[in-house]
Amino acid sequence: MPTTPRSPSVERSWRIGAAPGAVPLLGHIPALWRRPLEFLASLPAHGDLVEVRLGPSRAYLAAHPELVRHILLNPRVFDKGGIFDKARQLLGNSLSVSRGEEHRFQRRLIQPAFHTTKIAAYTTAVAADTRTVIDGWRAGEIRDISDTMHALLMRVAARTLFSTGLDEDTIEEARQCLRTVSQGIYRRTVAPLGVLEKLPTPGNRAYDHANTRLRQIVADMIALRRRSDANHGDLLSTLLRAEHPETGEKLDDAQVLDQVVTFLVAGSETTASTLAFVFHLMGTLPEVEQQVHAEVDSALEGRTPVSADLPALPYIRNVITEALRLYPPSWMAMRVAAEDVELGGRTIPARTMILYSAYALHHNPELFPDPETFDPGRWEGERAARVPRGALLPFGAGSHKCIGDVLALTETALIVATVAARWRLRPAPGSRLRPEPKATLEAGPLPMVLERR
Ligand code: HEM
Repeated sequence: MPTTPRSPSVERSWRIGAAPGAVPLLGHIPALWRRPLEFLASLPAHGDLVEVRLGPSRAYLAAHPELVRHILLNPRVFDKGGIFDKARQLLGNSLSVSRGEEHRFQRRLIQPAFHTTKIAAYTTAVAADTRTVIDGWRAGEIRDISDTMHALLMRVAARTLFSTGLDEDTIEEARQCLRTVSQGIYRRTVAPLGVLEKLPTPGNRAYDHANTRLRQIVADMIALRRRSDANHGDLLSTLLRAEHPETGEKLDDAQVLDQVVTFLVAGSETTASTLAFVFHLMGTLPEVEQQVHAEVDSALEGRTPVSADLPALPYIRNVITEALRLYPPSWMAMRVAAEDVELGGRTIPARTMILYSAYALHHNPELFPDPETFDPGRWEGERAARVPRGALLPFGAGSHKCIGDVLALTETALIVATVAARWRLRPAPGSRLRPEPKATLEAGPLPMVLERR
């Protein structure tokens, strides 16, 4: 019989606390609803494990990195819970929503598709695609960088997945569908009731239409590929050929469809938001921008970058890491205790909800001194070595850790380098960053003035 893991370093004494400010009946729901980022960031000051009241239920936020790691490294006991059963109805039985043996099986089959050498091949055209977009920019023009990065990312995602298979109009259509589907999935997974989404409201009809159309676009691409045997060297070709290393099993078309839709949902907005935050931060911090420009100019000397250039762009890597720290797209997540379990010295009853938040970790002054300051130098040498284990968590940890992390970091670095080689972006007068915590942490509208370098 499997034993229940004990939480780390049992000898150490954990600080157990309770979040202040619970209101009658609702507890902390209003705080979490109205000002989620501020509320979450305030909790580590109250303990390593902090009790939060969600209506009549008692939940806990794991605020200490070691407790978060313990949760993520023990997925059998700290289960993904009911939210993920619901997400499964929407995303199919793909990597992000499967569990246990099924998840292990899928991950072993799919992981090689994200090997570094494969990523180098998928991303050969990222800089060229970025050039195509920025060559259409005009000096003095104002563009919403969030929207621009979203559109660019969809183009890049289409290229990574399907190489040259999708035309411009279909890419734009897929982008609109993806946005509706992502928002719909979020609303449906957090909604307590399952009936509202079945009503024939305009919003539900738009979701159903977008979902059907997105899946159709991907299904057409799969059918097209099945008709010829050519290997296009993209993610779709790799998935269609992937074999389990022990059993030799392959994914059938329905499984490939679910995985590809999941990659689009999990990978597009997260990466696009990261880029929007990076460009906004560079635009407001001239000393950071100058260092990025100097690095790009000396490493590339006007060449279009490929992934092999990234080791020569360490400052850009640090800028991206620091943006992911300050504004982690995956800002809060949860698990559910599958049985009575000990955590931080406290016994947590089965079915208790356990929250963890990359945003709360990343804004904790005990883990990151002066946490509100954007400081890419944190990720250099000695200073980087002093960051406590598990304190930086943009891609999660354990068996469900983001499978697309290297791909996302490669794409973002290539896009930042390509844009920064030619353009300087300044926040438009009066614009202000207002991060929007939705399914992912979005940058919101960010109008920026384009200046040619
Ligand atoms: C900056 C960009 C990205 C961020 C911040 C991000 C973040 C995350 C996080 C935090 C998780 C773990 C969720 C959990 O433990 O429940 C995750 C999982 C996942 N991500 Fe990403 N992600 C990004 C880009 C991508 C890309 C580009 C892809 C694919 C092309 C992708 C595909 C996935 C998949 C399939 C999972 C589920 C993995 C599993 O459960 O085994 N992500 N991501």
